[in-house]
Amino acid sequence: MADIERIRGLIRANPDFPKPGINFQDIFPVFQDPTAVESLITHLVSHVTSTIKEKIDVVIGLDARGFLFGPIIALRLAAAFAPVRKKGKLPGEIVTVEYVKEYGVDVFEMEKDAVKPGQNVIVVDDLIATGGSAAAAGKLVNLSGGKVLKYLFVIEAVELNGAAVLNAPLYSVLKYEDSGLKYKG
Ligand SMILES: O=P(O)(O)OC[C@H]1O[C@H](OP(=O)(O)OP(=O)(O)O)[C@H](O)[C@@H]1O
Ligand SMILES: Nc1ncnc2[nH]cnc12
Repeated sequence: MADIERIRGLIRANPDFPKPGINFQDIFPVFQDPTAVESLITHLVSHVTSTIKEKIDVVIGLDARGFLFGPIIALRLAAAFAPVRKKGKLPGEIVTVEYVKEYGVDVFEMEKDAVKPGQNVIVVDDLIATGGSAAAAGKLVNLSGGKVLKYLFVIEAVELNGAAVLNAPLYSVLKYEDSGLKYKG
């Protein structure tokens, strides 16, 4: 718990960014503290290994902040890593979905063969607000024939109830109240 408090203390709130009314939670200061990063990754990986009995085949990270966590978690789980990216960044055959997030509309894409039919997947991101981004990633996994077993986040805006739009259980390290994202515990 001390480790989690340390991580919470490093996350920086930025009122009215990127739009008025959004209290933007900046995860990057955590990466100034390698011990905190180690604790965070270990905590997330322990959650996966203690709650999921199936072998995880692929860890998906969401553009862009999910890329900070996804590849490290994938390495620890001896799984593949694949990115879900914003529109127009990935070459070749892709799957595409449009989605709505807390502060706008966007398009997510994934290389079609990044997830093979029948593979077990976890989706990782820094934060879930409305759940629009994570749900869109889940749809891309399903379009490729994979199955999401869990969604992992560092921060969850609990009152936005993003969990309701996901097709698998969610785990978050830090829970914040409402889109003001006040810390809850
Ligand atoms: O639950 P939602 O309402 O969908 O919002 C959460 C998403 O918003 C942020 O990403 P953003 O699209 O700002 O991209 P970035 O990581 O490139 O800054 C965050 O990293 C999540 O991916
Ligand atoms: N309040 C917030 N802080 C950081 N990233 C976000 N993505 C969506 N809402 C966010």
